[in-house]
Amino acid sequence: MKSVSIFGSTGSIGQSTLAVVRLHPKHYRVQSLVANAQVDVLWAQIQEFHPRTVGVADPAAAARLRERIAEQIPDGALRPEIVDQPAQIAALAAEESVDVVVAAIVGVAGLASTWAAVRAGKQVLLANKESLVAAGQIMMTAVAESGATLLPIDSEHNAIFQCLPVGEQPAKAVDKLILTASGGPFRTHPLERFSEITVDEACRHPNWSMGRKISVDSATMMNKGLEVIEASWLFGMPASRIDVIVHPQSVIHSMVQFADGSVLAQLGLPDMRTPIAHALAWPERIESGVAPLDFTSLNGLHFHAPDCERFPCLRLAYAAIESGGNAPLVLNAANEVAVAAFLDGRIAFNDISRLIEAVMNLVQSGTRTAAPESIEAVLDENEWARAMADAAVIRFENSRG
Ligand SMILES: NC(=O)C1=CN([C@@H]2O[C@H](COP(=O)(O)OP(=O)(O)OC[C@H]3O[C@@H](n4cnc5c(N)ncnc54)[C@H](OP(=O)(O)O)[C@@H]3O)[C@@H](O)[C@H]2O)C=CC1
Ligand SMILES: CC(=O)[C@@H](O)[C@H](O)COP(=O)(O)O
Ligand SMILES: [Mn+2]
Repeated sequence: MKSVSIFGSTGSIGQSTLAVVRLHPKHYRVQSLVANAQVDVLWAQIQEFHPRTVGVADPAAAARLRERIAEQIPDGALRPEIVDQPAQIAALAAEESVDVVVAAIVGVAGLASTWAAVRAGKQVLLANKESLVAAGQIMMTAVAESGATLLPIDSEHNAIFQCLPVGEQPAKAVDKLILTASGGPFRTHPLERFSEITVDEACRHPNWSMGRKISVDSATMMNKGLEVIEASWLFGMPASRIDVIVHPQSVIHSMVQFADGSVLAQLGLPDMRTPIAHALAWPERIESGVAPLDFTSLNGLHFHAPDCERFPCLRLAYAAIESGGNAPLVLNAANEVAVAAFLDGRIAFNDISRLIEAVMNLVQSGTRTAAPESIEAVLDENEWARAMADAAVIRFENSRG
């Protein structure tokens, strides 16, 4: 029996993880659940999975959950402990009795708990790509030092992990990693109408059901840019050997091209329960609840090169990794601020890439470009970059009138 703690349990990845756990009650037990504010969802998860501890980042939501527990779970019955201080929440990832930590908080908000899990040498199922983009070198060094096992559940990286030779990372004789991209909802949308794109349209991914931030990232293709950086750290591969190919069906989740001309691919329905089940059970295999592919019903698999004119975020991400230093961190921070501003109706869809580029240019023309050397410095640098992006949002709002 493995004990699993899920950071971001109320989100899309968190709920898919619990759907897999639900299928295997004899193999997995839930130790801790962590979320921000969705008390109703947390309450339902508590009743079903009986975690020992629940971390709630929003103190007002934590108070509501404590009240609900006091009212509904009788005195003397087993009540979960509720913690709401950032340090207490991160510490849940390092508890001795935890075997597996699922890192599925969205954004750099997930860094502290992912870091705690890595430092404690846990088996970490990584969805929270932003942590690796912001703190890749520090994180990978800590993985090597602590003996943590970092298993990617981001679908592309999980696919590559499945295609690479066992126990060989970085793998020998690999020419290229090929990340597939759906192209998002605006792959063929008229470019001159990008400024009118609504939040609902941007959040409607053609193939995957996901949280709002990553859905917008897919729509700008920044998601793929973040994934190139994520792949580079996970697999020790320079960005020059990581290609992106648009594959609108999202059936091939990524590929590895070897020196002898072989290309290995991992295929499956676009459902995150597959990579999550793969990583939960690794190196074994378990059922995920996902149906196998019906090849006869596939209407062709198509591929084309990405268009960086249409999706400048992909170009900006390659430029950030090429620049190195704090550029990937700044890219990520500016993207988090820009996406939140778009979701709040403050900037237009096509302002997202413009705003990120403006912040990147500002940083590149200054003197503060080195990579931070500790997690504390990463968090400071992230706040600094966010403040610059916040100021850019105000400039963009003012220029719109
Ligand atoms: N969804 C997907 O299919 C995929 C997602 N990913 C990555 O996984 C991560 C999660 O994505 P997704 O599940 O879609 O996102 P969601 O928005 O659906 O869920 C985010 C989760 O994080 C929680 N959360 C947000 N802020 C905090 C905080 N400060 N402290 C604690 N918990 C917090 C939310 O809690 P609450 O609900 O209470 O707000 C929620 O549980 C992202 O990094 C994304 O890029 C990677 C591949 C695929
Ligand atoms: C499910 C998953 O891993 C997402 O990152 C997904 O890949 C998004 O799709 P695109 O970014 O390719 O549109
Ligand atoms: Mn992905």
